[in-house]
Amino acid sequence: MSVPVVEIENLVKRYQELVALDHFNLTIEEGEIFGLLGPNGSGKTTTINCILALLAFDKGTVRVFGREMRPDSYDLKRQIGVVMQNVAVFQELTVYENIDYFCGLYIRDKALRRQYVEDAIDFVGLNDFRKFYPKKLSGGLLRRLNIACGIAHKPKLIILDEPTVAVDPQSRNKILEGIQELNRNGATIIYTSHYMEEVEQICTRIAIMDKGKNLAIGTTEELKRMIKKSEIISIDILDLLPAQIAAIRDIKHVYEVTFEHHCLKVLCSGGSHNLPHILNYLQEQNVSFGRVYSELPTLNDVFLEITGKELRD
Ligand SMILES: Nc1ncnc2c1ncn2[C@@H]1O[C@H](COP(=O)(O)OP(=O)(O)OP(=O)(O)O)[C@@H](O)[C@H]1O
Repeated sequence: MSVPVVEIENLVKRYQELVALDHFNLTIEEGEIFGLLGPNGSGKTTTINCILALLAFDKGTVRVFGREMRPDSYDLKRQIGVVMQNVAVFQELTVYENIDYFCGLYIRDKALRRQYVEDAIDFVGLNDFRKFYPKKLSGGLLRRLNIACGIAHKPKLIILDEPTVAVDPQSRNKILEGIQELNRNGATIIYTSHYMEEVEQICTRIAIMDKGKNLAIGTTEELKRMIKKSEIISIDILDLLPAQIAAIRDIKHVYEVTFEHHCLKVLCSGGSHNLPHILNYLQEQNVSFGRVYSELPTLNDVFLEITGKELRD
C-alpha cells in the first residue's frame, strides 16, 4: 500500500484560550482532490498552516509523504505548492517576473525554469497579461496569478486555501477546471472552501469540519448516505383524501408527508425507488398529478443534520 500524502493525528492547536483544532485527525491519499469544508472560523486555515509547519501546535503529529513535517523540512516543502487565501505577489514585478521569482525558489536550472514559467502562464491563461503589473489585473486574474506562483514548480502536493473567494464566474470555472487538470497530471490536491457546490463538483473526498473537529469524512455520496433525509419528492395534485395521505406515509422509506396548497411533499430516506413507489400508488388510486420533482440532499443538508446549523454564514 502506498504511503499517505498527509497524515494528521490528534492535532491540537490553541490560540490562548481558543481551541482552533481539537484532536483533529485526517489522512489524505495520493491522487485525491481532498476537500476541507467548513464555515468561517472552523479551523481550515489553521489545519493548512499546521500541515506546512508554519504554525507550532500544542499536540499531535503531522506527516507529509510519510515523514514528520518540521519548519526546516525544506526537501518536503519543495514538493508542496501553496495557494493561500490572501493574494501574495510582488507589486513591483510583472506577471512573468512574479511567476519566475516563485518558481526560482525551487527550480535552479534556468532553461527548465523558463519552460515551467511558460507552462504556468499557459495553464492559468495569462498569456496576454505576462507584462502586466499586478495592480492592472482584475480580482479574478490576480487570483490566477497567485495560483500560477504557487504551482509553477510542479509540486506533487498542492494546497489551495479558498482560491475562488470573490472571483468572477469565468475565473472561478477556469480555476476549478485547472485544479482538476493538475490532479489528472498527477498532483494530490487539498482544497479548502466554504462553498459546498465547488467542493461537491471537484473533490473526490471531503471532510466536514466545525469548531476544529472533523465531523464526517467520505465521498459526496457517502456523506449524503450518512443523513436521514435523502430525497424530497414534490408532486402537484388537485386533491388527496386523508386516507391516501396516510397510505403514502406507510410506503417504505417515507418518513414525512405533507399536503398543502395542492402540493404533496414526501420526505424519504435511503432507497433509490422512492419516486416510482409513490407514483405507482397514485396511479393505482387514479389520482391525476401535474409537475413532479425530486430534490436530492446537498452537502449543506449533511452539515445541517450533523451540526444543526447552515454551512453558509
Ligand atoms: N492568529 C490567531 N490568533 C487568534 N485566533 C486565531 C488566529 N488565527 C485564527 N484564529 C481563530 O481560530 C479559529 C480557526 O480559524 P481559521 O482561520 O483556521 O478558520 P477557517 O476555517 O480557515 O476560517 P475562514 O474560512 O474564515 O478562513 C477561529 O476562531 C479564528 O478566529
